[in-house]
Amino acid sequence: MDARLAVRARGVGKHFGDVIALDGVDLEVGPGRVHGLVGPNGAGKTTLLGLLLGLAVADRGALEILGTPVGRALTAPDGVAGFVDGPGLYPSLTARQNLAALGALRGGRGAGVGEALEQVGLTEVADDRVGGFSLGMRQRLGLAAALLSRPRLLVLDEPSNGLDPAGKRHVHGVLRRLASEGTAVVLSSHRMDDLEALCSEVTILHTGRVAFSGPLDELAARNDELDYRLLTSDPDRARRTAAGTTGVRLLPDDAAGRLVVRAGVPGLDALVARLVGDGVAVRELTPVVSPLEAALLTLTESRGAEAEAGAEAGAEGGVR
Ligand SMILES: Nc1ncnc2c1ncn2[C@@H]1O[C@H](COP(=O)(O)OP(=O)(O)OP(=O)(O)O)[C@@H](O)[C@H]1O
Repeated sequence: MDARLAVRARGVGKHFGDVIALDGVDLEVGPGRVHGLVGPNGAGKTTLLGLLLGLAVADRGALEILGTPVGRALTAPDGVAGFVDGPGLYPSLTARQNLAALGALRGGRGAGVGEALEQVGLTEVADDRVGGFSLGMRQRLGLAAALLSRPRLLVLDEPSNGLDPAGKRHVHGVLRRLASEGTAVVLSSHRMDDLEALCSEVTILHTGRVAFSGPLDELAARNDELDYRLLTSDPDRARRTAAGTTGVRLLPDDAAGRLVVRAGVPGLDALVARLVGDGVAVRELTPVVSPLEAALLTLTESRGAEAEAGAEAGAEGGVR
């Protein structure tokens, strides 16, 4: 057992009837890390987060939370807080009353309620009823509720859902500060920009299995080629130059008529050098999708193709 880890999962499996939600999942999250869970709908992210929160138990495998093995009983492990499927709140109570009630349920005396509200940027609406809150405000209040217990492991299912830019800034700021103080954060999101801004590591789940787990840089380095949008002072000339540069493939223009090329770093370097040498100014060169999104698409599409091939082989086998 590695006591330094906030989460250590080995071969964790969970099924619901015939549906295999998690299949041999390994996961390690150290203290002070922000770890993102990504994957297509139904990949198993919420199920895994639910296991970390003690809302469900695994069918097989071993799970340790904050150095303590999780048993078969449904109990929230000490030092863990968070929510899945949106935070549970009382709509008829105000934000402040909600936090005070939750604090009381956990044996506290309402200490830290004002501070938690302030941290998530809800001080001004602290005395408004939660029934009138937007999705983003509920999410922020859910985070404030989790902060009350000063968790060492914070587990959040799509915490950026419904957040406006100011709300997102607050939430990102809170999560970064918690991580800098040693709290481990595990969160799921379909927003690659959020994950890239926040996470040190990611785990990509696909049909309940881990397709990748590790540092974001390592994932980005796996992309041999990416698609880039290229804005120059002379689009026609840039198009001709791109078509004639080794390691660069010209793709159809994007919806706004901008040039799109597919290239690895060496091809891209050669293209930019040639353009600048020809007196063509490069005004913008940006990946069409982020490295994380590109890796996610590649991994999940190739896994999907493998699964389909396997199913076809199985079907053929059945008629023989
Ligand atoms: N309580 C349940 N009963 C039956 N099936 C369930 C239950 N919870 C999850 N599942 C199934 O388990 C699989 C994984 O679901 P899960 O909610 O963990 O995926 P997810 O990655 O969080 O998806 P999303 O991105 O859509 O939130 C899905 O096939 C889902 O239908």
